[in-house]
Amino acid sequence: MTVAEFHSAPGPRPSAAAPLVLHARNLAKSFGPTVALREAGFELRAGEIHALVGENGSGKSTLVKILSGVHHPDRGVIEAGGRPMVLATPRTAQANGIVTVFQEVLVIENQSVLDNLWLGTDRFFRAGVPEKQRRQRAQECLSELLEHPPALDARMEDLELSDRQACGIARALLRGPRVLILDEATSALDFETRTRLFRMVTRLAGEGMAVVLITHRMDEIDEIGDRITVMRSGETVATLEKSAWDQQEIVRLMTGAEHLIQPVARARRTADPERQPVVLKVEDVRLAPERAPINVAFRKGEIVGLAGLEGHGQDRFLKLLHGRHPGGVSRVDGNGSVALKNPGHAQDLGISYVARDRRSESIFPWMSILENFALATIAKDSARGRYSPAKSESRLAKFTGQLNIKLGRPSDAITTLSGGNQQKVIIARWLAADPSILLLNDPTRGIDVNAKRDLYRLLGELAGQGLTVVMLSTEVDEHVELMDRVLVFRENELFTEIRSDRLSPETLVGAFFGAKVEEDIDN
Ligand SMILES: Nc1ncnc2c1ncn2[C@@H]1O[C@H](COP(=O)(O)OP(=O)(O)OP(=O)(O)O)[C@@H](O)[C@H]1O
Repeated sequence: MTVAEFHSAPGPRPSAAAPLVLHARNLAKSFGPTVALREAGFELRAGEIHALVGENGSGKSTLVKILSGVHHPDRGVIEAGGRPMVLATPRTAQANGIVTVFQEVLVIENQSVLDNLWLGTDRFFRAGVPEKQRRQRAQECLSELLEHPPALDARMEDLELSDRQACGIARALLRGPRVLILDEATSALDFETRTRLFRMVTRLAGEGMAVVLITHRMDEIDEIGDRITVMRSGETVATLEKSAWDQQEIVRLMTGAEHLIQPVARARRTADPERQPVVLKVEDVRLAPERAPINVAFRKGEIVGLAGLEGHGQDRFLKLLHGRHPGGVSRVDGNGSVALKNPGHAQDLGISYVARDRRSESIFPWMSILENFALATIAKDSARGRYSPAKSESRLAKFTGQLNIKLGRPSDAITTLSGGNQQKVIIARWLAADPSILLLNDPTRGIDVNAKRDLYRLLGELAGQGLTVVMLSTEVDEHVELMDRVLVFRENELFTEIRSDRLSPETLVGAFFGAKVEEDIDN
């Protein structure tokens, strides 16, 4: 795919006067004392791509879990073709043509790609699908979604996060849904796969499939949304046609206030990072055999982005900075430099790492919110071998305010939080460890538009106080808004560096595809 193809507009959209495939009215749902949905309603036309937006915890996932037969509403009705539908189980929802892909990547790690794609379909397609046809259809679907589809016999655990998520989406598409629900399912996808998915979904919508798209990314909604329904505190507050929305209006509806999008964090910082001392140094590191060695230094108080198409080395590079592979990376301070030996050593030297895949790498679902938060600071909150939860709790309270984390009681299970709020707890965990260098692996996945600004502002403030931030992000706008400079990776090499004064979506995407905007960094 070329840059031009990435920027080309999708094809014509289907008529807005298409029949309703689904109509939900007056839905309410509580979990114990938490009211997740108060009064939610929603209608979906055949062939439309309908975006559902709202702040973290506003009830989007609860609404789609009701439509998917996972939760049962306390009140309200769902109709199809004027008749009430009882969606008792996920299987009933699927039998009604409603197929959902959730935010967390749900795959069976030790099974093949092919088995994962057809998982649970034996009763879905009553007659069963013969092996040859399974392979062919799986291959076709993956080839449309991925430029380099994995082998059908590859094991799921060997795939990158983005490819695993693509397999989850392919599994849904192979069922030929009437209604496809993507619940933040695009957030783990790399740039290229997301573009391919949007083309595929637009094509299928043109053939009559209705799509519900939950995303925190306005660019995605602008790109393919036909209508948008905004949720606030468990209520659906408005549905807008494409011609009637702009971002400020959507944010206003989401927050219920004249809460305009905040200006960039970078402008608020005072320190000039280029005059600060080096704190982390990478020397002659190769991301793959035969690739050019990388030499780069990070300074106190700067925010550096890592970018590139998925799988081009930026993920591996970030992990190297956390001591995953010994050799070549040193922590530098006034006393000299120390080579990192392993992640534990890196942590001891003040380097914290926030992992990308919340589900498998960061969250401990059997633990409470407080326990999940306190993991990195237990030693700090202990005296003479005795741990004081009260200390952790007061620290959590500080971050709850700064990052606007919506939670009930700190002792509640972490799984009672919405996805975005879980992610904020993990970020707070590592900020609380008070690192000198913070490594973030795509941290704003699943975080709503205002909460992102809260995080940017906090990172900007902390950088102003001397924290060095290195952040891998799959969001082009995030780089443009936040970073002092961005390192772009291509084919396991550091391809170029773009400083903030040259950063724009065009220069960055151009660099992904091999266009340089500045001199080579090693010139
Ligand atoms: N199983 C559960 N038990 C208790 N509370 C829950 C449960 N599921 C959701 N909630 C609560 O219901 C509210 C709505 O959550 P929901 O996941 O629907 O929000 P969301 O809009 O999808 O958020 P996000 O954008 O962060 O994914 C939140 O306050 C959440 O904590």
